[in-house]
Amino acid sequence: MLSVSEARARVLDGIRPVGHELVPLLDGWNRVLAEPVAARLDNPPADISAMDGYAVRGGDTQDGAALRLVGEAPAGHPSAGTVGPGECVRLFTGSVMPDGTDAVLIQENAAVDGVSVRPTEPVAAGRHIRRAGQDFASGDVVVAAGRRLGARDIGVIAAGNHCWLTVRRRPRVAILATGDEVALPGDPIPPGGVVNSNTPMLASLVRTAGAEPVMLPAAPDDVEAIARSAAGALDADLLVTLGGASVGAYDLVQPALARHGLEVGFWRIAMRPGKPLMHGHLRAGDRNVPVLGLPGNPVSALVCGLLFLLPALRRLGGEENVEPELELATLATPLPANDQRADHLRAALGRDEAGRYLVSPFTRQDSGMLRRLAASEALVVRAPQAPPAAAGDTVAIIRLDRHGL
Ligand SMILES: Nc1nc2c(c(=O)[nH]1)N[C@H]1C(S)=C(S)[C@@H](COP(=O)(O)OP(=O)(O)OC[C@H]3O[C@@H](n4cnc5c(N)ncnc54)[C@H](O)[C@@H]3O)O[C@H]1N2
Ligand code: MOO
Repeated sequence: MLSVSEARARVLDGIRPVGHELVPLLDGWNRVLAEPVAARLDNPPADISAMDGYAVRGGDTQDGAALRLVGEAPAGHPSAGTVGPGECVRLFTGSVMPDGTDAVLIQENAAVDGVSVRPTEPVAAGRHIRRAGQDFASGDVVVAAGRRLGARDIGVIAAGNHCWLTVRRRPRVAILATGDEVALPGDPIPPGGVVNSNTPMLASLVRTAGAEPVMLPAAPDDVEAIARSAAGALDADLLVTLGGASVGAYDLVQPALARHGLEVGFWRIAMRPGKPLMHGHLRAGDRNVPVLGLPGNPVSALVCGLLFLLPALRRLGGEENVEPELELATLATPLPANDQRADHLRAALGRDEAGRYLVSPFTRQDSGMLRRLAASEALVVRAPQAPPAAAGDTVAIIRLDRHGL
């Protein structure tokens, strides 16, 4: 069976990023930049003062000299003309340095009497000046393409004087739940039925990646019905199916999708939970829609969503770094040796006295247990054939909140 990393590499291989659109800067948060943004000006635009005080010539401030105040240059009102020897100009944080001056005497160090300004200590040339372009120069790339924009990115792009952004459009992700037994929350539940928790859960996961979920009608365990619903995926950027992925007589997703030209890339991988994961492409005419078939067990669906769907969505959305981030933690309780499937144990996460992560895997790891999943803060990732681990050992974890889950 395929390993998790090989399987993910194959999923990502089959993904082409979606196209671009132009959005106002204020709508850019959490979108993925499609083109690098180059500054349209220097920042600061000129040498400016970093403090409130007086623009001086540093060499004039020795030995209790008295300087003559010749003007005022508030921020946004640069002074004209050149400041001569023995002269100074009143300025403020952000004021442009007047010609002829080379330092700022902060007002706390100035004894002022009318137009006489006496430095109480000397100021070295260059002091308290922010140089033109020291932050960035016109033409510098301030944010690279492929970055998901946070508040800081929006700030630097604004400072570079941009009000429109070219971002990836939001990928459209079709979600198709299958199973005679599933009913949406609030709907009548058939005898022996279960509430369809996977569709809302996976739709939310899709949203965390900045993509748009498109809910296809849930289909009973019937090839025709699944195929009819799946037709709605031919316009989407990716299809996620839920359930019907395993080997049971009613696991009909593959035969149903075959009606839309399904080419299976892989089916079943060496992981727990999530062994029956299926990957392929619908190929119909000029359509080529990647498909992830997630298992029906809710924990399996979520873990496969984290390990495969989120990276696929990020790649689809044009992001560069798409792999789930592994961190290190100290194990609070021992773990037995692992078998041949990479394991992902739901766990609580705390800190030890030194501030390092301390992780406590839950004793029961049934992949149908949603409350445990919701209470988990991390997954402990165990490699295939990992030997027994003792309390105090270091293990790899994936923090669920890091991924918006
Ligand atoms: N003989 C074998 N049986 C199973 C194997 C196997 O290798 N041999 N694999 C097991 C593993 S591992 C998993 S995971 C499940 C996956 O099964 P399916 O993807 O076919 O899922 P279903 O059978 O449709 O459902 C499994 C379980 O999840 C519930 N479910 C389904 N859809 C939803 C939904 N939308 N929301 C909430 N819960 C859902 C469903 O009622 C079942 O209880 O197969 C094992 N079996
Ligand atoms: O993915 Mo299954 O949950 O290993 O039981």
